[in-house]
Amino acid sequence: MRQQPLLIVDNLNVAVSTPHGMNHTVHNVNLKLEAGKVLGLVGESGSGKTMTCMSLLNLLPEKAEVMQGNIKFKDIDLLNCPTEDMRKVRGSEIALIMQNPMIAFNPVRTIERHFIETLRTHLTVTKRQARKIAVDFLGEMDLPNPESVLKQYPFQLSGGMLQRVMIAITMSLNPSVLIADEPTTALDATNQLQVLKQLDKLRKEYNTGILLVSHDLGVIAQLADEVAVMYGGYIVEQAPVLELFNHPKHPYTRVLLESRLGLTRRKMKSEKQVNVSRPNLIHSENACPFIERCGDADHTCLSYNLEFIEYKKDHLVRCVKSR
Ligand SMILES: Nc1ncnc2c1ncn2[C@@H]1O[C@H](COP(=O)(O)OP(=O)(O)OP(=O)(O)O)[C@@H](O)[C@H]1O
Repeated sequence: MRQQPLLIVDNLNVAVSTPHGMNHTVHNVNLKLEAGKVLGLVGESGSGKTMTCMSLLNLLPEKAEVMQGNIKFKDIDLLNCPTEDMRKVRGSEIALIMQNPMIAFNPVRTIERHFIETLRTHLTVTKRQARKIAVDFLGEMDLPNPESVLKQYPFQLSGGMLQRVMIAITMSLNPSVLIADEPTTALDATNQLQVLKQLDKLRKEYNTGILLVSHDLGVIAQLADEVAVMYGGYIVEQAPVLELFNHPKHPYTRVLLESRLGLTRRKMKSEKQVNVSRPNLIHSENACPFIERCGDADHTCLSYNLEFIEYKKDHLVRCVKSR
């Protein structure tokens, strides 16, 4: 039986102010995340993944703005939540880990200082209690010799170790939701596997709901229960992970899967061919966002109104050809 989602994103639209007007970067995004589940958000650079995540935390860049939509976490309306309440939600209820953990650490402070200060900002604990929690959580993340890790400075640890320290700090606050934005992109294969293993442990042992953002379907495949594929600011396909891998319906999802498998049958125009360096987000209002790069596109894709089609239960696709 399905449980009540922890996080519900309903019709999210985000735009960035540019000298030429508002550039709509996220369109009509709907997401649901349940406790203990992993929702994968996959798409190439510029597809709107980070903008979606930052909207959840009210951390959009200065020029970006939520134009429309609702974001509900438990019973809290996140888009209309007072700044002070949002500060409490951030970190202790909804936590974020990013691609490059080094950015999150102050290079002249030890891991111990980072850990203790973060814990004492959010929880009423003594230094000694905070230290004990730090040692326990570093151990939970399978970091060898937590006592010595605490004494290190960030630059003394490998990227993979630092990412696991970041996860340990984040999880010591016991958030209900973890947003992991490209958590393994900067890591080598061994460290990537370690970090994914730890994230899996979090959802199983702490019942954390994880929004896992990646441009790599391979990473998503290892952890996600459900996948949303983003292109040009739209979710173009959404389905349970096995269903998506076995029956991809959107041409972009197929390209992603085939490139992962090293197959090159499917036609997709390169960025150079369509003369854009990123997906063209400014397109005819009713056209499919993938039209310029899709090998299967024809005139029907121009007048498509971008509604989701329910291919089957829980499998939604935004492609007129999938009807
Ligand atoms: N600070 C910003 N100011 C203006 N436009 C931005 C800003 N950040 C992102 N954008 C634009 O918003 C769109 C979505 O970007 P976003 O960062 O969400 O994509 P992404 O899928 O997370 O890509 P990446 O993996 O490269 O971060 C892009 O077209 C990008 O150019």
